[in-house]
Amino acid sequence: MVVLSEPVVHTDLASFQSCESSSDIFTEVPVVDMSDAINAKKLIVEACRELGFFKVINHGISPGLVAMLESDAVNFFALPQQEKDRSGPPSPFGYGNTRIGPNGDTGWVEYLLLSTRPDLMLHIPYFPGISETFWVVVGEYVSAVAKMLKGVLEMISEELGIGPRGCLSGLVENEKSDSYFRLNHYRPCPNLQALSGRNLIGFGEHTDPQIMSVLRSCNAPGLEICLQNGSWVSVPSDQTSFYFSVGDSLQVMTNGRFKSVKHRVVTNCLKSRMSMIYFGGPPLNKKIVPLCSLMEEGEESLYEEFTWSEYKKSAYNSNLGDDRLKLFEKIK
Ligand SMILES: C=C1C[C@]23C[C@@]1(O)CC[C@H]2[C@@]12CC[C@H](O)[C@@](C)(C(=O)O1)[C@H]2[C@@H]3C(=O)O
Ligand SMILES: O=C(O)CCC(=O)C(=O)O
Ligand SMILES: [Fe+2]
Repeated sequence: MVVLSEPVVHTDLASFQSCESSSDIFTEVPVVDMSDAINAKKLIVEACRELGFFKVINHGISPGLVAMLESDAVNFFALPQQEKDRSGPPSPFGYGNTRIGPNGDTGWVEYLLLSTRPDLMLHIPYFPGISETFWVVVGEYVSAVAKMLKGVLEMISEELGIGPRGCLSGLVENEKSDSYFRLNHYRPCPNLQALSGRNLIGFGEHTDPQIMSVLRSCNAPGLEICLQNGSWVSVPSDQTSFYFSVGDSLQVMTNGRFKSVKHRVVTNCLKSRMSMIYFGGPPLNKKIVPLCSLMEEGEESLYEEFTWSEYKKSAYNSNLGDDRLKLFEKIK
């Protein structure tokens, strides 16, 4: 279990968004058992169409590797604030505290955002208090999770009968793949809960711009997803599994058959929470267009053509909760 003993920071809590702590626990997250490949394929595609979200078990990723990474992250986040600040502010990579992105979004979260591109991975100017093996552990974790994501994308292609082989999975295996890795730490906030009975928003509602994201969190709740009927539900925590979510790029590549899932994190007032997320993104110059082999005769793309680099640029000009795909929808 993660124990972070840093005292609650005395910030002006009124400047953070809060919400009632009453979301229903969602007991129907689709569970994909990777040891049952035939059913897994079907379940993944069904989940991507209906929810844009599912949980993977029997994934084969070493719990020891996850524990090592978590322990390094715990040590980093437990450093004095001044020390951590020397690894930030993020631009976009590095250490960030309560500010998310470049356009004024805030959340009750501190984080480390890293690129997984070999040429960018170590480009954080100053990184104190982290074990010498941190980059090795991050590298191993990211390769393991990227491999798992590649497997899931191959299963999607097979189930949808789309080709050529690697048309989806190849995008995240290429060393030019513009994937990110993020460690988030949500501090507890007991004084707010006691005063108002409300919870702070740790990470405001948004969709992820990439192809798919793979999330693992410690055993503390907080992640919520938005169902297609617009209601928010709380995802039960499970530190041994991985949660996959469809990103905007996969929504476009499937011409809207899969929906990117809106999600947010509501802080748990008494317990700290840590999450590690791999955002599988394509190479910068990749055109994000519907896969030809998926399109029916006469079907037209719902979106204007754009490259991943163009979409990312536009995303970084947006606020967290904006509907980023809207700008690229074809006017009907
Ligand atoms: C407010 C922002 C943070 C973000 C870039 C953006 O301008 C809009 C998208 C945000 C997001 C959400 C998913 C990932 O956490 C993230 C790394 C990404 O690729 O898009 C973040 C961006 C960020 O924190 O830099
Ligand atoms: O920390 C989490 O559980 C989710 C955070 C998230 O959605 C993100 O970093 O994009
Ligand atoms: Fe996200």
